[in-house]
Amino acid sequence: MLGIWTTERIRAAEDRLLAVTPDGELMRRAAFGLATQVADLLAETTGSVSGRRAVLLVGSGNNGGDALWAGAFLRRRGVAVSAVLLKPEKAHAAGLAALRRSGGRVVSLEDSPQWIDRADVVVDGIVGISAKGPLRPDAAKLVESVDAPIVAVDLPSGVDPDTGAVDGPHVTATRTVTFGALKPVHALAPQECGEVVLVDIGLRPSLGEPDLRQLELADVAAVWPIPGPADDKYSQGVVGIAAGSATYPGAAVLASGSAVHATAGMVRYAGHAAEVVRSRWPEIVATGSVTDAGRVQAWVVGPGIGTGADGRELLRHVLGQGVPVCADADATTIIARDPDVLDARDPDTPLVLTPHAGEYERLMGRKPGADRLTAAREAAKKYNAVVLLKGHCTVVAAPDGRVSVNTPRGSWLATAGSGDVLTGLIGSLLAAGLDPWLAASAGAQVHSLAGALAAEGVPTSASGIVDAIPSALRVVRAAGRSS
Ligand SMILES: NC(=O)C1=CN([C@@H]2O[C@H](COP(=O)(O)OP(=O)(O)OC[C@H]3O[C@@H](n4cnc5c(N)ncnc54)[C@H](OP(=O)(O)O)[C@@H]3O)[C@@H](O)[C@H]2O)[C@@H](O)CC1
Ligand SMILES: Nc1ncnc2c1ncn2[C@@H]1O[C@H](COP(=O)(O)OP(=O)(O)O)[C@@H](O)[C@H]1O
Ligand SMILES: [K+]
Repeated sequence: MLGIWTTERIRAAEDRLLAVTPDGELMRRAAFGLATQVADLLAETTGSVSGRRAVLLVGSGNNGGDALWAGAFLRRRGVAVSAVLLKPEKAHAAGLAALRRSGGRVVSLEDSPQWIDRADVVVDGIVGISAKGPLRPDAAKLVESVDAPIVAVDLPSGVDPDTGAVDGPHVTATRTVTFGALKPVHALAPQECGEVVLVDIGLRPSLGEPDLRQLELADVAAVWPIPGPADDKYSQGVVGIAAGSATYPGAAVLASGSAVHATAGMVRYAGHAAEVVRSRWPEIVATGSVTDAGRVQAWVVGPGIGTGADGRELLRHVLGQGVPVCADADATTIIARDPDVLDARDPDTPLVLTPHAGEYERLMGRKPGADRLTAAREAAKKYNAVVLLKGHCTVVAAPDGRVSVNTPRGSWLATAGSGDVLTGLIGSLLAAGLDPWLAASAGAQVHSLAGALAAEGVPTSASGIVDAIPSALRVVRAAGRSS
């Protein structure tokens, strides 16, 4: 599992490390790693390093210092380096001196276009973890004129370090080279960061527990239920699906099919779409009502059940069964309108809520806003539930404070019915007894992987995502074996 730390925690850890490290040492470690990455990118994109041209965009803080020191290291490899100083009087003094000693050139803002136009690579050292807001106009103008690939120092300038939010001019990097530890921006703004490379500067022992986690495929493999010799269809957990209606059976078919593929256990369906579900998925035991569905170890409830009295009664019944519940779609809306429905639930029984932004607004009375981590955390606390906040990056928060982020593999999941597939995956994992935060986090990973495999570069459908779940699980299991 990858750990991610907020900038406040990073700064505190850096202070502890700086106190026991010779002056300038951390920056030189960071800059050396940065220079290596810039050289590698030059070699990849142009075929050589020596004789190529790099332009450094240098702001007034240590981020600019990293860029200047990296420029000095790049000079040793024969790169022609020019630095554009946004605030010459505030440029990092030692870094600037090092660049000058190495034969690097300092160019004025007015002269910068001719250097930027001829650059093979541009290094964004405008602002790092102390950034506030979007790029200022002078920096924005420079960045706008860049055609060459950009290597961002620590993070793409203009993108919020702790939320990944973009609210105006910003850098879009080909590669982001970060130091010591990953920050939230790296998981939450994948489009702007490009490839993220972490350079070790010795910070890890000073950091403590991460604020945020990102599951790797090997982590998913470690928790995904695989039947053993002693298992039978019941022992792996039976998931019940309460979804869909006679008029709208699609949600039922998708959530049920997803559950069929997720684990080897048994799937029950209860609702008005029983006929359609049975004919599409003959392995499912389908009945007309949750009251005669038989025993299950977890319920999926919500997609397509409607938000009227019937839907409410159905949700109340399911919540009162003493088994984990994944409440999605219409169930979320019912809970938002009438939170008393949750009284049917024993507070110790796991509940997973899976709102998209609109459902979140209903649940919380406000939009998730730019800070999606805080948004998910607050909803998890309010509802004493694991909250999976959907979006391009999916955030999963538990009431105990754990948060994970699922960085997307493209945007293929933005297709109708895709949420129903996710719910089926999470329900199966809950039935298998997984911790609900892990179930939601692992479910989101397999969902996005299945989406990418189904798409293979062209738009797909929710049915396509269901069909790709076995391929996604093969990739997951292979990652588990090779880790
Ligand atoms: N500490 C360490 O051990 C290590 C730190 N390291 C490095 O230090 C970086 C953090 O450096 P930092 O704290 O000096 O701040 P940083 O982000 O460079 O600049 C802040 C200044 O920028 C300005 N500014 C603000 N917003 C802006 C905007 N939107 N657009 C334009 N300008 C803006 C504002 O200054 P102003 O112009 O207002 O005077 C503000 O004061 C970190 O990311 C990493 O790269 C590594 O070397 C590893 C060791
Ligand atoms: N632009 C996007 N990039 C990546 N994933 C997305 C994007 N838009 C939506 N998704 C994902 O697709 C799913 C959509 O779910 P939902 O909004 O419930 O749709 P539906 O009700 O049609 O099933 C969620 O898992 C969400 O995170
Ligand atoms: K930067």
